[in-house]
Amino acid sequence: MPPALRLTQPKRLAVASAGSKRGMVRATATATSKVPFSKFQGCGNDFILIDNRTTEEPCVSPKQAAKLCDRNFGVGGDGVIFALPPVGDTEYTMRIYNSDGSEPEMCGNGIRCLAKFVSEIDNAPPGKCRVHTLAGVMVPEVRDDGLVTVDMGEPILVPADVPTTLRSDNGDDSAPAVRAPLTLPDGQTFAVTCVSMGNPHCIAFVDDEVYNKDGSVCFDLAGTGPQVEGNAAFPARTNAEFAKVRNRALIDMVVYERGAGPTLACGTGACATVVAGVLEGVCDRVCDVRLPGGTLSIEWRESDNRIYMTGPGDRVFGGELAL
Ligand SMILES: N[C@H](CCC[C@H](N)C(=O)O)C(=O)O
Repeated sequence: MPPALRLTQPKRLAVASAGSKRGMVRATATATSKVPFSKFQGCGNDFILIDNRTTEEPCVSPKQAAKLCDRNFGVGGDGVIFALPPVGDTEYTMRIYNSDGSEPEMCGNGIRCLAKFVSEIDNAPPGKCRVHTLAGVMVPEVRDDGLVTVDMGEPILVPADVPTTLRSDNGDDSAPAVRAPLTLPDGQTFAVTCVSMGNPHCIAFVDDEVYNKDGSVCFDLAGTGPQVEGNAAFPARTNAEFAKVRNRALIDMVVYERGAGPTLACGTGACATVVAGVLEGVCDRVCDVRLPGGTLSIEWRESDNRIYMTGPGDRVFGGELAL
């Protein structure tokens, strides 16, 4: 349930699109600071982006972020993403709050959007930059064709580091949890593979179609997703991916995201799904992942063990938050 914006609150969020008074929650909103933002989306995974590079801490609290993500009382989005000052040998830092206000380590669709956002602000030519994240340094490259390729680093496969209590059946605690049995509260059982891209993912390959012919999702994300996301097998909760292999170079995937619920795409989830598919022997290291919001091209490069993700990151509109 979205947080109710009680009208008695001394400070309320008001959102006015640039140059207009529309969108104010109430004329009496007591705005104390105006924060420019841009709305971006990557394969339909949408975010509120803020250039926060002049101060060390995000200018929006997790609680405010949750309200801003509300699609009726706020801007609407799957998360709020900040560009913050650099750390070490990076150009800037990315931090993100999910739409429930929780802070994940990394966001694949989000870093593509942020790279485009910052390059637009800085009027930078296409090229690579080094971005500090809670999951380590990521390297997005804004390309001439407008797509963004991101070096997402190496997958994390030791179960305790995902983290998950699930284990492979060979008794080796350091071995990846591949096709580990997971029984849900409603009795459904899945064979899941657990992969971290800095954030945790639980991937289940399913036999049934996950999409209808019209592209709408037919997998029961609302019923099954929360039982995985909040499962005791995942101490930090998890993103839950349900995937149908089309062929060794194409996987259909739907996702129930940690801290955001069903989204149209998940970049780290697409990377984790290809890693899981390679570990299960059902796809090649170069594989497209087709999500409800679009398709991402993934490569788990054998030569350096790193994962490369290519996809869009596009601006939708700009505005000003009155916080
Ligand atoms: N909800 C995710 C973070 C956003 C990941 C997703 N939007 C992506 O594109 O990778 C988590 O809590 O781990």
